[in-house]
Amino acid sequence: MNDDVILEARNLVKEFRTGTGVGPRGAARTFRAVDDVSLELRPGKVTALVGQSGSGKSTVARLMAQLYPLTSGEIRLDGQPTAATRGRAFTRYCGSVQMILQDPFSSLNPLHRVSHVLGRALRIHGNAGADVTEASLRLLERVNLTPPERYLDRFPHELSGGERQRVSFARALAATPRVLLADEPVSMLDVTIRKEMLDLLDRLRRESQLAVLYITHDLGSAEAYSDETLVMYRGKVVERGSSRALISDPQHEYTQRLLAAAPDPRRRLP
Ligand SMILES: Nc1ncnc2c1ncn2[C@@H]1O[C@H](COP(=O)(O)OP(=O)(O)OP(=O)(O)O)[C@@H](O)[C@H]1O
Repeated sequence: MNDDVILEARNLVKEFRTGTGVGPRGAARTFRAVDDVSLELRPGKVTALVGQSGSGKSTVARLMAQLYPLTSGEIRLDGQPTAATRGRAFTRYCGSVQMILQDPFSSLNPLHRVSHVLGRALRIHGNAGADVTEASLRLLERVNLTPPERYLDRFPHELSGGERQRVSFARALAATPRVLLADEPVSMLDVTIRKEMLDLLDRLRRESQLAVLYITHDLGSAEAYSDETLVMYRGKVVERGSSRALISDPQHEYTQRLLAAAPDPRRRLP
């Protein structure tokens, strides 16, 4: 392993049980959603994970966020094997590794104001300092929600989709993480603001030297915003390489098909 790797996934395997186990049609089976996936995340670098729906991308992110137990394989943080799915160990892990989900509506509790969302995250991770309101305002500024005072008292339904996703980013930053696992962070947003949001993510990455896993269906944005791209097919990584080289000259037949199916894979986002 290279010294600068923050988070490493080694030979991850995840099997889900399917079937009810009841009756002849409900025979219990296992389904291998992730099959021997390895990847490394480094500070200031973005790794894109692409592949068609159901190929296992989100499951990889959830495994790396320790939201699911592994069937086999290993997650290493700073070179140390880690299995922290609950309690204080999990909170500590989340202090380093944060996840951003696709749907900012369902990831924010509709009953809580922005001040509560950010204040709670800051306190949990010991980053509230002497003045939690001041710390929350600074987070809102970092994600371009300005003037920040205007947003503190809002509920999620009083924000646009883009503003909600910015609050999700701010909540993730409240932990001062070193790794961001971004699972299709812009796919639910209006196309007109996707580039703005990806530029924001890019700025945050640069400012904090974040290691980013960027899951997307959009090969154009993988090429524009990531250093390395991994292509998943039926739970396996079938091709990996520098994003530019992989998208301009795909070697694996599946990557070629994926590119051919994209409306215009070389297009930059509007
Ligand atoms: N909790 C679960 N129980 C059973 N099967 C699951 C579970 N979660 C995911 N799967 C299955 O694992 C496979 C991979 O799902 P996953 O969500 O990782 O794919 P994905 O590549 O992220 O897809 P999408 O791009 O549509 O989000 C799918 O066939 C899915 O049905």
